[in-house]
Amino acid sequence: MAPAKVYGPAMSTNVMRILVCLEEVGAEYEVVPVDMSTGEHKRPPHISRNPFGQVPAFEDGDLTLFESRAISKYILRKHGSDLLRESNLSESAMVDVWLEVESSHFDGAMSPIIFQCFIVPMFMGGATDIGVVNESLEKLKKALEVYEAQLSKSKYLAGDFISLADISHFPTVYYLLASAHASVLEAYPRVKAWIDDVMQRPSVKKVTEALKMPSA
Ligand SMILES: N[C@@H](CCC(=O)N[C@@H](CSO)C(=O)NCC(=O)O)C(=O)O
Repeated sequence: MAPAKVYGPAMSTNVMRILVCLEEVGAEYEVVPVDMSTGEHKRPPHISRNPFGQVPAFEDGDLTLFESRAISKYILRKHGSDLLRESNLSESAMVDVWLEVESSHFDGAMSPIIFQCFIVPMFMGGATDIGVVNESLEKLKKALEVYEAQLSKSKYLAGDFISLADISHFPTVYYLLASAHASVLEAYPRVKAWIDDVMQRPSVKKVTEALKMPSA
């Protein structure tokens, strides 16, 4: 079968989320760049792959998908990965809980920080709105309080097993660590240890090695 295709810039957090899952299962894949600076993501053919005109999109044979977390689950299920814990109903439910938490609470706080600290200055020639950054950092701290408490009960977010819920955080954590705001983690020692553990995974290292570290 031809390698799966991931459409979008490799440095996009939502593309990175898919790439790390493909690396986890050892699947062949091809990253097909999409030039967002020219609006390629808003036009055919990409718009037929992702009707919201966003990246990523994903093709595997006749199947075309969008939404990075759904794509991640597809990849892990196709390859029988235990990162979804689907042989245990309670464990898989906890994976779903913390994947939703990552999407709404963690990504929700981190996306404006990444946009203001990296996208605006690096690709839009603009200036970081520090008010937005500070407001988002407060939201992030509220989430980190919950994470710190959860990680006092188990080694990973969904339990004493690593799962997609943990690995799904890596892309935004990568940018937090590369930003001027990484010190926000100092107040959360269990979160820091958890991040160190996740960032050491060979799949994570493989994806980050392919990226140029953005300047903070
Ligand atoms: N929930 C979706 C989010 C996609 C997204 O925001 N993509 C951004 C690029 S950042 O990775 C995007 O396409 N932004 C341009 C736009 O929204 O117009 C997912 O997980 O795939």
